[in-house]
Amino acid sequence: MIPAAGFARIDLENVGVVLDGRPVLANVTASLGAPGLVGLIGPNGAGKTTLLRALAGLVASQGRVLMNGQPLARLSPAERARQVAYLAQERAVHWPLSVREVVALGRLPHRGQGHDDQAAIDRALDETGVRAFADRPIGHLSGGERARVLLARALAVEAPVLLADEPVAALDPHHQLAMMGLLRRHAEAGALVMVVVHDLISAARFCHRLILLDRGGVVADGPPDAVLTEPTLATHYRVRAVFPQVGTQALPLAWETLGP
Ligand SMILES: Nc1ncnc2c1ncn2[C@@H]1O[C@H](COP(=O)(O)OP(=O)(O)OP(=O)(O)O)[C@@H](O)[C@H]1O
Repeated sequence: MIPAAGFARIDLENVGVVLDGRPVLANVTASLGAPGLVGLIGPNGAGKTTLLRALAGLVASQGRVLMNGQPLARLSPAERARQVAYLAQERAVHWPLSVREVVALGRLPHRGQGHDDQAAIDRALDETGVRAFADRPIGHLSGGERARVLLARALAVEAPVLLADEPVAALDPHHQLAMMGLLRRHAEAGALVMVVVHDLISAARFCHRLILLDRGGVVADGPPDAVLTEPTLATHYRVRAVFPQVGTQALPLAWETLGP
């Protein structure tokens, strides 16, 4: 768990991104603070990944991003990497590394800082439940196992801000619940955690706040019950909630975990 050092705060002021001459994000303004599990939702192509990449400094953006009142762009790359951890949507790993070595990459920004890197690596391995295969090559894992290892790498940074692009997309229901619960605990311990989530049931259940993007702009922002309204779902996702019946049995819309 990230040691609490006061809640992180990020302010976005008119953030925009142009890719290939096309504006894919425009006028994104939001103040993000505690309690901080923020779900970034929206249809395919809405700009969710682009927003996270802009916050991580991986794509040029207009406007201003302030972290605890200071422009993020003024931080050195090393300091920014210590302050903002990023889990990319892409899960392919081509390096011939063990699971432990991959997780240890999360500590690179801290090299020479005198921190207990091993303890942070062990914490991340334990929290994501991947310690049992810590010595296996990453390339030998299943997609869901690899996804948890990459989440462990991002957690091992122990940054005050964690940006995670679809961290639970490849996970079975049990691990989805466990990892969303873990991210929420991190947020409640003081981190600002921003997650891209397509599963709106998980988003509603775990996130303190949802920001709905569509066509590069924020179209709704607030607590889950204020954002996930029937008209909003219809307008921006073109869906509505149903309670499917199979024979006489109603299928659940949500799941409960039965143990660790
Ligand atoms: N390098 C690029 N050059 C031009 N356009 C791009 C580039 N990368 C992404 N886009 C476009 O920007 C828009 C936003 O993409 P982005 O990946 O941020 O969407 P997203 O909301 O994360 O979508 P998804 O839910 O499908 O992952 C899309 O229309 C996409 O085609």
